[in-house]
Amino acid sequence: MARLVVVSNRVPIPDKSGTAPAGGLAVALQTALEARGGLWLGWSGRSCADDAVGPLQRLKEGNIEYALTDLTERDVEEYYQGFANRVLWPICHYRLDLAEYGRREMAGYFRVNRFFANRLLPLIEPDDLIWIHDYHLIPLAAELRRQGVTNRIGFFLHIPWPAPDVFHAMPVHEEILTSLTAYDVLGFQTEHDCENFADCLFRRGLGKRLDTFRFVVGERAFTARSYPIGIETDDFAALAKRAAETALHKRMLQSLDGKQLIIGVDRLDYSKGITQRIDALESFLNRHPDSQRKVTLLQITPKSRSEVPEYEAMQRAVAEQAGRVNGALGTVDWVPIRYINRSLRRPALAGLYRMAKLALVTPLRDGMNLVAKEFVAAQSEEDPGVLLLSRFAGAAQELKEAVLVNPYDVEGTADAMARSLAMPVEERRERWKAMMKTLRANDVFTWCNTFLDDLAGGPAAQKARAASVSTSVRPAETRVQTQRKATSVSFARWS
Ligand SMILES: O=P(O)(O)OC[C@H]1O[C@H](O[C@H]2O[C@H](CO)[C@@H](O)[C@H](O)[C@H]2O)[C@H](O)[C@@H](O)[C@@H]1O
Ligand SMILES: O=c1ccn([C@@H]2O[C@H](COP(=O)(O)OP(=O)(O)O)[C@@H](O)[C@H]2O)c(=O)[nH]1
Repeated sequence: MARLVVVSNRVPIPDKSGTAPAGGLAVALQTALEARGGLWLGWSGRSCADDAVGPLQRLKEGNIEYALTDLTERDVEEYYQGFANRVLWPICHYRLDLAEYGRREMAGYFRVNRFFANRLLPLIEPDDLIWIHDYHLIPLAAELRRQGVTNRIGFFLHIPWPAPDVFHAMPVHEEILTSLTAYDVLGFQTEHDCENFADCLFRRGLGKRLDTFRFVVGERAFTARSYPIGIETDDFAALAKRAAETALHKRMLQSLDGKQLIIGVDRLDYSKGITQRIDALESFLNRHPDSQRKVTLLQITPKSRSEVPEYEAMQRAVAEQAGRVNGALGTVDWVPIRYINRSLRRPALAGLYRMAKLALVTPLRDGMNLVAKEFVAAQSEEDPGVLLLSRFAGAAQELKEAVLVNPYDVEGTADAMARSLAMPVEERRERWKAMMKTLRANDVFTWCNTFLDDLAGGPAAQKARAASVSTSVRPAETRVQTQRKATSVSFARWS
């Protein structure tokens, strides 16, 4: 088996400090890499002066060998806080109003990608499969190709790919698009993202489609398709079951004193729709006064990207909003919202999901949203809670049996909360069973195996698979599910 080399900006550094990994990319990749083994190169999370970047920090933990690099303060400012998180992130999440494009940040982004290529180059062996992750590192393969790397290189985008009218508003969109053609396989979270990407190419007159998944641009041919990311479904379910016995779980139950728990778990990010969610909760409580004192929202919201001005502003806005609602509706012995900015470890989170009657997962846009999947996996079979899910989360493409809402419709979301809390147990069980089936069929191992199989397979294998799928004339949704079933049976789970 070829060695796997993964590159991502964020790496959950094995420092044993006990803090939770930051975000879904780190959680999912760690699970997948622990099973398969390989090398993982990324940012150490530290920044230093221009002349103080030392050698790579090398660590080995179980199956994973880590190679971590520091970045300079200027790098972090221009590449991570600047172009990645003030241009690509808002644009891919349809927030053109928040995009702050600047040439300095754009140049920093391409410079740091060149730097990552230089750090990776001496570590690459001829048969390695190279898998690069997310919007921070789009130009990395083009840099590696420029330096003569001929290995198979794949890219997975964890965030949405927007429609052409939005994407083309970014001044360097053509460079970003053509950088992607240096990869052999491009993965997106949903079929919709992949189609948006294809539309962006064609609208710019770049290349053509050879068949369902094969594209050609100039001299480069590549595969592009959706690979929805999953969780370790059964392990997470077992974790949640065990958590019911812990002291934290018992304390939490006691503090609820019979009230129903509603849960929200999100990085403090404007894409997550937290302010709209709190508005919806307030509207629900005002229109259903009998529910006041009977429910509590636990909103777990670790701070994120605090140096980026839009995130800093958001931290103030959400704290004020939660305080205002608690002030207006709370009583001496009840507050509607318990708002915390700490990050919780996964076992604690799993137990809280299981205790909750309702989860509010209401992003305005989200690549996937693993919290939605984890909440479902954590439920008890006899008395499962309800998932209220934004139709603009990638997860909504798979979890059709959730209560789907438009998070911009505050009153509609409030009505859906009332419906969900009153839902009969038979209906909750039916919805839950259907969602669990989906989560088991497409877990994090299927995601990873399917992508790597395409990456390792070479053009002929991919073409054969694409041809066998494209012969069936079906609506897009059914076509993707059928094809996934057909391929997943032949993939051995790593262990
Ligand atoms: O690394 P940070 O800047 O601290 O941000 C955390 C991660 O946020 C994003 O996560 C995405 O990946 C998830 C897993 O595929 C997906 O479920 C979610 O919808 C995405 O938002 C970001 O894409 C990662 O690069 C960050 O590490
Ligand atoms: O206090 C927390 C909050 C979140 N998470 C994890 O962070 C991930 C968030 O991933 P998601 O895809 O929902 O969103 P992202 O933050 O990546 O945009 C999930 O696996 C959560 O379990 C965690 O471990 N502790």
